[in-house]
Amino acid sequence: MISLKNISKSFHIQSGRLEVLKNIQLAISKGEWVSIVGPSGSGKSTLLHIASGLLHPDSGDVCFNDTNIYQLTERQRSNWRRNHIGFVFQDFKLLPYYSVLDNVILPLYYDHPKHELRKKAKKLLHMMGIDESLFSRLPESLSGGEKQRVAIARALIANPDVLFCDEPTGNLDHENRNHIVQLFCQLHIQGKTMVVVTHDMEVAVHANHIYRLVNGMLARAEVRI
Ligand SMILES: Nc1ncnc2c1ncn2[C@@H]1O[C@H](COP(=O)(O)OP(=O)(O)OP(=O)(O)O)[C@@H](O)[C@H]1O
Repeated sequence: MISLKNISKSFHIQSGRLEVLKNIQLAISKGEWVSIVGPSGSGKSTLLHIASGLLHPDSGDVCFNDTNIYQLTERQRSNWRRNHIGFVFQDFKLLPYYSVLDNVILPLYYDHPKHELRKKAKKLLHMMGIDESLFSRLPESLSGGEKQRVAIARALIANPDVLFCDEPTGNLDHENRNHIVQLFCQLHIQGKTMVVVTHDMEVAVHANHIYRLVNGMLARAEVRI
């Protein structure tokens, strides 16, 4: 479903050039859950951004089925992302002036009947364990864990083909982490393709495949079916 071929990426920094990804190869099949682990700063977020169409690699290709996503125009790629990708950002990226409920419906706001959307968003928020009393609040008044769960609901609103998650349980306590893990397992059983960056091995182990990113290179860490 998604394949990364010969992906390299470096950043200009004050002291020169920081080589973050070196000739990465990764193939993710439909319905697979892939976890990516590795030390802080090893390039996990960079890899996730490249795989999901958010960041151009310096070289290499990212293909989604037959589409080479970096050969699309910006507009086509943004449509592709809207139609196929859900993304949970490490820093949530909730819009500060919109309520919790509006943040969740925003990705589909212009395309769908509002009544239906609200119903779907409420269902997702309930699934995430977000109390109805929070629906009209602004994100700034939520705890880190609540923001994270709202961000997951928003990523799922369009029923994406692939869910990318960058540290989706980083701000959660034990109970909420387990709740999200259960939900991910449920999504996985239903056939959702998922790519999850995490420091938490108790999250990572539920994947079909775990990869470790070290020194710019990706290696299979463990296999589970
Ligand atoms: N836009 C940028 N400009 C310069 N350096 C960057 C940029 N983005 C990331 N980096 C650097 O690239 C390296 C990889 O960053 P990245 O965020 O991908 O790592 P990570 O493995 O996700 O880290 P963490 O686990 O701490 O979130 C880091 O050293 C980071 O400082």
